Amino acid sequence: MVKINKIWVGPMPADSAYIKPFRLHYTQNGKEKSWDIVKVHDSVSTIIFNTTRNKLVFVKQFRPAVYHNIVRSSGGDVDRNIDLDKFPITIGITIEMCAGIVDKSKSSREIAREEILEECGYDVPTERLEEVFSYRSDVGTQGCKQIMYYCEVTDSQKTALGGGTEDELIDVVEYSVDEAREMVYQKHSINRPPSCLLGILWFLMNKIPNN
Ligand SMILES: O=c1ccn([C@@H]2O[C@H](COP(=O)(O)OP(=O)(O)O[C@H]3O[C@H](CO)[C@@H](O)[C@H](O)[C@H]3O)[C@@H](O)[C@H]2O)c(=O)[nH]1
Repeated sequence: MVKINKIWVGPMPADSAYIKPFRLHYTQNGKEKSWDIVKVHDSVSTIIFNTTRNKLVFVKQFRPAVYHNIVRSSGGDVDRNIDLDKFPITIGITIEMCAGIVDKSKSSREIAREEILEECGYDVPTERLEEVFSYRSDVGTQGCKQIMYYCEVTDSQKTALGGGTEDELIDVVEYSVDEAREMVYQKHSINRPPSCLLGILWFLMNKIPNN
């Protein structure tokens, strides 16, 4: 899946298209305070359920930030070329709901529709997206918003392979309802963001009767 053979750290350019760090100042009870913040894009995420085969659809991908974090917390030297024999790429692979950043002037629903097609290969009309809820991610440093949708798909709507844009290396994986439930209770063995666990739990509570 992943074709990565060299990893190293460099300085953050001031004009990053993805993140902007800054310091916010304010007065609290007459005392000056400050908070260091990272401005990032809002995003959308979709719980996809294939009703032809009763499977939840997820994406697996290499996440550089997760990889770096695991290497660093395992005592690896992240300031020079990371030793890929000691820290294989697979430790940075996550399982997630299909998601995307809101970085163009399109509705969140339209961006979610595009991501479902791009990453998972299902062509669904926006009306089929049910808004589940929204939440704020990483409230200590970012506070950005993610809207979560739910979408049922069928095999006949699978018009492309998925896998993301040419810059992305994404694998589409399907879990049965029981496998997804088990994933929620696995403690440390799988990298996943909170939104993935939240999405599965919402699905189990709202779409599986007598769960
Ligand atoms: O430093 C960066 C950051 C992003 N990208 C590219 O930007 C695109 C972003 O991908 P997209 O699918 O739009 O978003 P995700 O990376 O999947 O992230 C979304 O989904 C995650 C899982 O829910 C959330 O944690 C994030 O906040 C949310 O933006 C991809 O092509 C990346 O390759 C870069 O090249 N460099």
